[in-house]
Amino acid sequence: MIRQLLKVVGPEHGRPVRRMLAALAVGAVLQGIAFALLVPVLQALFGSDPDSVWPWIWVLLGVSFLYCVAYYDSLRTGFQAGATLSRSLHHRIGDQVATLPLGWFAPERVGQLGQLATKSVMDIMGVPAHLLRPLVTSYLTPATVVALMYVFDWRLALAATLTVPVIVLVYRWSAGLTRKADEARTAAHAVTGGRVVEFAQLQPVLRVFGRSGPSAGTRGLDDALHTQYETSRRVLVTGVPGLISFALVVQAAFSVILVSGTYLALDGSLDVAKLLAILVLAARFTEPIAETAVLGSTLRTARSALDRVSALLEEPALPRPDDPRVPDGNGVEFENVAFSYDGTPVLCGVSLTMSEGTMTALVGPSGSGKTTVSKLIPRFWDVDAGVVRVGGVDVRDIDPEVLMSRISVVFQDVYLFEGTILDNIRVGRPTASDAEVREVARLARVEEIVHRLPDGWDTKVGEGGALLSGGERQRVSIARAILKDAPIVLLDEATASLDPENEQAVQEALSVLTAGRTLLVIAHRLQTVAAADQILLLDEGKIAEHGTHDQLVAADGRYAAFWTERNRAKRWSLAGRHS
Ligand SMILES: Nc1ncnc2c1ncn2[C@@H]1O[C@H](COP(=O)(O)OP(=O)(O)OP(=O)(O)O)[C@@H](O)[C@H]1O
Repeated sequence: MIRQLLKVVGPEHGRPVRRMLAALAVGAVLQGIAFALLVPVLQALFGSDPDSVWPWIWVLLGVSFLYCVAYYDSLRTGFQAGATLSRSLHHRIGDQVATLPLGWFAPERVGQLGQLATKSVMDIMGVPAHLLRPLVTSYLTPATVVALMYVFDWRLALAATLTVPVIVLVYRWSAGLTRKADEARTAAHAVTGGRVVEFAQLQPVLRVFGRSGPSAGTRGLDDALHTQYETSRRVLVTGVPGLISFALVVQAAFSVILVSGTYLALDGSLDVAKLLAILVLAARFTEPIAETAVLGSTLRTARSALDRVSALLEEPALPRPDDPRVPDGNGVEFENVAFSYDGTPVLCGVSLTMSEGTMTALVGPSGSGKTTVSKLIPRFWDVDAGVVRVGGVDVRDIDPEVLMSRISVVFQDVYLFEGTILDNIRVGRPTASDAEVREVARLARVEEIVHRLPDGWDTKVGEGGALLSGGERQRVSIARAILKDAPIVLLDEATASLDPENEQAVQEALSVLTAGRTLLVIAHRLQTVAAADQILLLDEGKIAEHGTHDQLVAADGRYAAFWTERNRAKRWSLAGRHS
């Protein structure tokens, strides 16, 4: 585990942990020596010349003093190691996250990452703070005690040594008993946490559908709580025999030394004062071992936190080209592209060309792969076969920062961070001046939103942009993209119907953003489709039809049917609006 800990914090940050381990080891050995010194002290006290105890008392005091120094040093380095650990772990997680392909960031992954950066890091920080000391002490102090016992009486020392393998075996057996039950309990806790969040999120749906009251929608939660209760009970049931056996075997180890010592004393080959002193020592030998019994579960929690962080740190980063090439222009091209998610094919033999400065509309049924096509351009993922090119260069051969600097993305799931609207727009180009940010805010019609906010430009929009409506968030996202001023724009039009005021504002903002760019739009509005230079109809991961609006309507194929269908739907929704 210590090796894994050092690997996770990184070689450059391993020093404080190693230093703390050294201080702990010295402390544990000194503690063992201090225990062992009780033998000559007690022997002298019970012997014929009690005054001969003084030199031993001074030695004992000296060793105790050194032990205090080592203890203090291990505490200090432990705190330092804890602080360094959390800082370096957060840095390492952050650095790794920054290199992962964007496609990695699925919503459930983001949730796991949150847990990792908080709970798992805390669990790992607990290793130097609470775990290493009892762990190191439980091994080294008894080992020192037994080694020194050989100095006083080799026969009792041998008896103590022989108990060690039995103690280790029973400890392993006892830990093995609870491991599975413990893992099931940890998993059940995680499921219950998820169910509680789901239950809270479900409230609007449950209430809208008339299912209010304490029992509505709680079945999943009830099941999860029941499983949690059952797994906790199983941990107790399976763990108790192990814990009792371990306590018994530790006690038995002491009894073995006691019986052997009594036998030797009766035999006359060991004096009683020495026996008493060695028995006191034997008690100190078993004490740290008995304490390890309660560490099992904490140890497993820390180990699984280390496993989770290691797994994240080992996620393959987005491959970077050794010899990056610079794109020549801003046209986009797919040649025979195939792509699958975890082995499920989504795109197959897709070829398309988007000339620089033209507009391409992607249409097709839900799940046909439109979003996937758009996400392959900024390398959310890399293709399985074929090539995606920007400016005539394979995107995998372009430096990722250069590639991203040429692309603006306006997707539907706009995320705003806790900050002002200006902060959120500035993400598009952090070096922009206030005047530039305000100018794009005006162009994207964000200014109008600001006027109604309580603190105007200084209003914080809340995590995720909670203070703004969907259309308003999209306007902020468009403003970001205008500020970035990238030559290629990837746009997913809103499917949810916006209110007329927002829709007009969004359209005006988009016309500023998209003018003169290479534009790929996943189109949902009929006007957008009709205005495109070319339309691609995607079906089951293939380009089924390709042409201009007039060409495709004249061909009377799937697009023509799609167009007629959408027109009818539009008439329905328009009729609906007026009714
Ligand atoms: N991150 C992902 N992991 C696994 N499968 C995915 C992922 N994203 C999309 N898919 C699957 O790939 C297929 C194509 O999805 P995609 O989002 O590209 O389609 P789409 O045409 O944009 O759909 P829509 O119009 O509904 O947004 C779907 O079957 C979808 O379930």
